[in-house]
Amino acid sequence: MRVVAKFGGTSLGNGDRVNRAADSIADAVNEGHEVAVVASAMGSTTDFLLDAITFEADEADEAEIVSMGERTSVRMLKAALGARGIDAKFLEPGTEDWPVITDEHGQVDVEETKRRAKQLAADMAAKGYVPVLTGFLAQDHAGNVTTLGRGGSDTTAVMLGNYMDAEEVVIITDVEGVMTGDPRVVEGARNVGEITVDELRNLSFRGAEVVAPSALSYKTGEMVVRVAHYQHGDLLDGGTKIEGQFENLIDMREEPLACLTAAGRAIRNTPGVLSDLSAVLADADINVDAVSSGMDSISFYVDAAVAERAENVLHQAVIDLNEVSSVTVDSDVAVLRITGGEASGQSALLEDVVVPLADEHVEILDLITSATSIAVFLEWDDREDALELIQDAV
Ligand SMILES: Nc1ncnc2c1ncn2[C@@H]1O[C@H](COP(=O)(O)OP(=O)(O)O)[C@@H](O)[C@H]1O
Ligand SMILES: N[C@@H](CC(=O)OP(=O)(O)O)C(=O)O
Repeated sequence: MRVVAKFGGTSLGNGDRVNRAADSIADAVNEGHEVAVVASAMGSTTDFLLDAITFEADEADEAEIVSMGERTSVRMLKAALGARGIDAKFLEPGTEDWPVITDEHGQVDVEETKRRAKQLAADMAAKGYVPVLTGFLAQDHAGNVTTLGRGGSDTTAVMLGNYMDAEEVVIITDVEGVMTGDPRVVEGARNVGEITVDELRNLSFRGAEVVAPSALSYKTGEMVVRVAHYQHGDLLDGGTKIEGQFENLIDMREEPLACLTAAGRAIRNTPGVLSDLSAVLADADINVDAVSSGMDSISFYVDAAVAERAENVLHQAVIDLNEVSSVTVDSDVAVLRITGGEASGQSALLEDVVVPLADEHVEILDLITSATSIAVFLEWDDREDALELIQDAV
């Protein structure tokens, strides 16, 4: 089996851990597996190096300085593997067969990286050595060092796993896998065993960076991605299995929504109005599809079929609450949701969604963005055109 094994900073935090990592790699190689290793900087070296840049440094100098963390790790691991009789070779930006190529801003050149990764896979299979690659680092077309951004070693590993046709990518870290909560914070966190990419992307975009969110978009359906503890010892077993394939999804709600807006100038200064209005809808067993709020209003999107009932219960609430003056309904609203790896803080994706609609004068009634999705609310009659425009753009 071809495996890409990524060792995070914590799993290479000291000499003992480097030895442990080398033992687990050597065991897998001796069992007959083809292993490519991706290494992060030891412990918190990257933070240390970045903190030490207390002067004006341009992007290129910063990348060169910070690269020393990963460059050290691959030399350590290569030597530790050599001590175990394993033929290992370290690869870093600048080495002839280095695979990860980006533009000068760190955007991956997919075609070139794919080509080089496939070549590397063929070479390691033919010659039987273990490549030990610097995670996080890349090289631009002019040969300068670039980075894939903080936490980028996970991306290196899952991307290379994908392009090298690996059966499995193992992310070795300091937790037993994806847990029910951050074990550094909550007590009694348990390993979830299995999790889908979709579930994990919602977690990782929100801080559970046990796998960096940018890595998940490289997960294919066939390739297993596993997260395991460095103390476990066995590269090929245990931890949490991440299932499924990452997709940019565009979803159009099949039934129309109604938008109920409660307005009142006191909303901005009064705690609990959202809670009170949500509670009356919940008491009436009305599901809320989405909520958006402004300074003086709160809008609830509900299924059009229950709009009248929703309007009545909200109207009663308006009468009961001093802070809200009036409620109004806009019927026949469509919603398109775009969910994907690029959604998080990516102004480019937002632009891809909004600009084509604006160019064609399709009115956007509301836009709700979260870390992992963009919801566009439109007139019901505009939905087909909007879907086509967005599908072409993203
Ligand atoms: N739900 C969760 N499950 C597991 N780990 C979590 C979760 N949420 C946050 N974490 C944190 O993620 C950390 C692992 O990521 P990271 O520090 O980037 O490791 P590495 O240095 O190995 O790349 C764990 O130490 C843990 O504190
Ligand atoms: N060393 C880099 C890249 C990385 O992915 O590190 P880790 O795997 O330790 O999170 C960083 O700290 O951002």
